[in-house]
Amino acid sequence: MKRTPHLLAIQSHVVFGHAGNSAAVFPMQRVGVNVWPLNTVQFSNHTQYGQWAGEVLAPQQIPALVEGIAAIGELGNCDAVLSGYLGSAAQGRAILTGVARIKAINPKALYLCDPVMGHPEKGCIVPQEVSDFLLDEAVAMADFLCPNQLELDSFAGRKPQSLFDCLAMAKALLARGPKAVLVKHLDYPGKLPDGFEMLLVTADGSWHLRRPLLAFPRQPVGVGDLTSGLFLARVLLGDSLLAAFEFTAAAVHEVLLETQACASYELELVRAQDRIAHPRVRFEATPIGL
Ligand SMILES: Nc1ncnc2c1ncn2[C@@H]1O[C@H](COP(=O)(O)OP(=O)(O)O)[C@@H](O)[C@H]1O
Ligand SMILES: Cc1ncc(COP(=O)(O)O)c(C=O)c1O
Ligand SMILES: [Mg+2]
Repeated sequence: MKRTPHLLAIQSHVVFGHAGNSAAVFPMQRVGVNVWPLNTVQFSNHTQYGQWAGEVLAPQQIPALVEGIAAIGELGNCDAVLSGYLGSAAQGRAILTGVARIKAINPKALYLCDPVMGHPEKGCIVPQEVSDFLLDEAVAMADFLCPNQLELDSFAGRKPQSLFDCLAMAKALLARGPKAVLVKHLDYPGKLPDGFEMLLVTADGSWHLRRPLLAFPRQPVGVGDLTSGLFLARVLLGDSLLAAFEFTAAAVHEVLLETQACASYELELVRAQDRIAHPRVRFEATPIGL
């Protein structure tokens, strides 16, 4: 029997609604991965409501919890670490130490960094020191990096002029450490208005994927967290990077269709659970080169 993969997921928890681990844990479990959720913050709700209660958890919790898992002899079973929304740069550094600790026991373990940097206009609030940490320190340790366009722009220090420019910006990141870069949301001059586009860039090739852009009165949050979580889960389940990319696009689209049909602001993950596991839609990524 094939072993069920184990994934340590270090990101935000919201009590109400879906962002961070509250967006990614259930879908990753639903596709067949054992998830170890470790929360960086515990907020009442995601920050795009403009107000929230709760707190950033102490960075010492991360090594303490990792050591607790080591003490029961289970740390070597960790196949991958995912990091997302962070409450402080100190938490980020504790995660990198944890990743090094896990890789020392299990050299095959993977680290996916979703560099959540915030988006003040959208209301996604992240401390500046976290963005600096992601730009300067996290990228070198990450096997996979999953920026959105704004985050890709921050890594490149500029905005793209075209799709091929986005490709060049993502490819340049491969030289800084990651084996693959998944750009979860592209935006560039000349982009067709009716599509939602993503890129996967690896040493073996690059692919572009387009799916329909759905209309929402208010953009749902947690889509990026869902995307990076499902991508890593499918890689752990044995998919190629390309297959994981295409699966993720389809499963996320199914969630958005369900969310749109319910006229909901929060992602309808529970209602969409069968569609996540077995997407009915399929999007083919096309090879793209410079
Ligand atoms: N198919 C789609 N149609 C419409 N909006 C989408 C679709 N897929 C994703 N979105 C929205 O696109 C935005 C992507 O946000 P962005 O900031 O680029 O990435 P992230 O989700 O990582 O923060 C989100 O607001 C999400 O709700
Ligand atoms: C607490 C929290 N976690 C995570 C996120 C990231 O969400 P997304 O997947 O939309 O990037 C946000 C965005 O506002 C947030 O407030
Ligand atoms: Mg994001």
